[in-house]
Amino acid sequence: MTTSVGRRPLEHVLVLGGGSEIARALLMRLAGVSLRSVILMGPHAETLKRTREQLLAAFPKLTVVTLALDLSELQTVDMAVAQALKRLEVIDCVIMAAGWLGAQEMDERDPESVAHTLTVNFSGPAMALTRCAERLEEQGYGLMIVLSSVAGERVRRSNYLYGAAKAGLDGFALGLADRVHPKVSVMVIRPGFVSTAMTRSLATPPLATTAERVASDIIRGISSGATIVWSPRSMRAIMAIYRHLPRAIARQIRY
Ligand SMILES: CC(=O)CC(=O)SCCNC(=O)CCNC(=O)[C@H](O)C(C)(C)COP(=O)(O)OP(=O)(O)OC[C@H]1O[C@@H](n2cnc3c(N)ncnc32)[C@H](O)[C@@H]1OP(=O)(O)O
Repeated sequence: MTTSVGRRPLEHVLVLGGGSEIARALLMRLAGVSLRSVILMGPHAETLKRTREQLLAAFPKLTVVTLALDLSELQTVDMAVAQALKRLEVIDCVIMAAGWLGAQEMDERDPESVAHTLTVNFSGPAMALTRCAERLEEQGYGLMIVLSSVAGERVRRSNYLYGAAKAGLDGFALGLADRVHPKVSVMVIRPGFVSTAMTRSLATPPLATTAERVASDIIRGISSGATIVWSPRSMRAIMAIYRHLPRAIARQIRY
């Protein structure tokens, strides 16, 4: 397995949304191959600590730093990310794994909650990625891994707040990929339903996947230099059909 950008192995990594289970699974995989130091950023000290402890228990030689980041506080995002970037002499990879599903049925009637979902999943990540892109461009290389979602491929009634934000993030990341190419790479990950803390209160649909499976698909994407990674792979074909369903039919599908 190769985990490198060009000839450089992924040794020094910044994770935005360091409490994410998907990010944790990916870091465990990278630590087994090339990872040497990681900065975990997120709003919950407890989950950052849990990820740090899990990584160090398995890989005691790793350097793991945790820092606060709240993507819903837009006026603090740029400063927090810029300060984190200053701590790393070299940065091989940025992982954007922050997100918030919320409770659609309640949130959709409350403008503040609508703004929160859009901010945490779209505006905050877009700001943070913009600062990271500048740093990687200056450096002349690097990889940004952006956790998008199939929810953004065709926005559905049942989670249109989260889905609209992910559609925005996905488009933003692909535009950024074209801007920074070929020096810097951006890889957009589109997982289907992943059984993690985020979806624990929801019924598990067919084709649900796990954080570990998504991590494996991301590693596959890194090895092949992919720009878009579907997880599981079959989601690509499923979404190609679903995306083109006439609205009257799509409305009947209660998912
Ligand atoms: C009803 C339905 O329609 C059901 C569905 O479709 S589900 C949606 C489809 N599937 C997906 O979206 C799967 C892919 N998941 C994602 O892309 C998520 O948006 C993801 C990028 C956050 C990763 O998901 P995850 O690893 O499962 O999330 P989870 O373990 O809950 O971690 C989310 C992390 O985001 C970060 N985060 C949350 N709010 C944040 C904020 N305000 N600022 C910064 N970071 C924040 C935190 O680090 C958080 O972890 P903790 O809460 O444990 O601290």
